[in-house]
Amino acid sequence: MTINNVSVPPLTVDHYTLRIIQAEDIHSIHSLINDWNVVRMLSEVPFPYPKPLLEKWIDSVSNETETGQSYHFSILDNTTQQIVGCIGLRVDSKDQLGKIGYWIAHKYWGQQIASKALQRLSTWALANLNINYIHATAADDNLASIAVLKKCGYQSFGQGKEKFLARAAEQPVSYFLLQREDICPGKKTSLVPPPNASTPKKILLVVAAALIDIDGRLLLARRPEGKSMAGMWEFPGGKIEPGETPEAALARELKEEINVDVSQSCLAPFTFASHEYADFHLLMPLYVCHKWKNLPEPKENQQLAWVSADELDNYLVMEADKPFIPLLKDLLF
Ligand SMILES: Nc1nc2c([nH]c(=O)n2[C@H]2C[C@H](O)[C@@H](COP(=O)(O)OP(=O)(O)OP(=O)(O)O)O2)c(=O)[nH]1
Repeated sequence: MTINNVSVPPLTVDHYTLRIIQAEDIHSIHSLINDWNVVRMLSEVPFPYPKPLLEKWIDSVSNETETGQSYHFSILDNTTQQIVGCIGLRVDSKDQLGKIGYWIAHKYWGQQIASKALQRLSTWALANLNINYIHATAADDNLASIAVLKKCGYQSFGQGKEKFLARAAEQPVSYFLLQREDICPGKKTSLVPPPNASTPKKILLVVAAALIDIDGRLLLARRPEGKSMAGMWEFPGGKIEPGETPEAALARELKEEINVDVSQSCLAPFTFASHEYADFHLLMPLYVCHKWKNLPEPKENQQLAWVSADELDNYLVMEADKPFIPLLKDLLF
């Protein structure tokens, strides 16, 4: 399924699949959610939950899904094909923020389903949607949900009060936030080096290209799910292998990553990045290239975008690449 140019495959995790809610899910969802144990933890749901109201909600989120405003999934057990809960994310494009919520049917509690679904959707959303943070709210007496959020890397950042319809009262709540670099423990490309780092860092040699088309736009690639800093935009390229020249490495990477053939003589040195990440020091020449063969196509599941000079600021690029932006704007204008 493709929504707003974003492909939304069913997302699998362990023995479960997250797939976009469909109208026919209503009967299963209603029988599972219309339960005081579940509803009392959801701020916007009344109890009892009339089926027509749920039907209206499913209709409205289907419309929102078509426009990329929100993504609501049924969580299915792969063996039984039964729905066990729901998880959804609403996109606030202005603030590049996602708001996430979930519930699991009472009879499936204690099976880590919420953590698995939350981890899966959070990772997918940060890598594929136009958001940089995900926000979640949990009632303070919802200890299970708070534990799930913390387990998935969400950091608590404040407290407040919200009205819970089913309880007909305001409840104290805690707010949580997930940032991109919180999501991949052990694979961080942290933006900030650790304080007092005393041991010298390994120098990582990477080479990248600014491919510029005849309309004066340049090609950016989005780091796909599974890579460190997934969702950040970068210039196509990659690590230089031992014994390789930067030009040969770049020609190889462009072929492997986007199926583009470049002749090394068409690669003009432009500038370089020398940037300290938390666990390595990046040294990366950037070449400009106006001539190549083949239409760039994503070979590694990454999104590609042709970007004009005045659109460049809308793309969150890797920290090391930030100094390139004003130089490239000058080049493109
Ligand atoms: N290709 C490319 N890499 C960049 C850019 N800016 C930047 O910081 N990098 C970093 C990200 C990676 O740590 C490294 C490039 O490694 P790579 O593309 O060959 O390998 P990778 O992402 O699979 O590596 P990893 O970080 O997942 O281990 O350089 C850029 O504009 N283009």
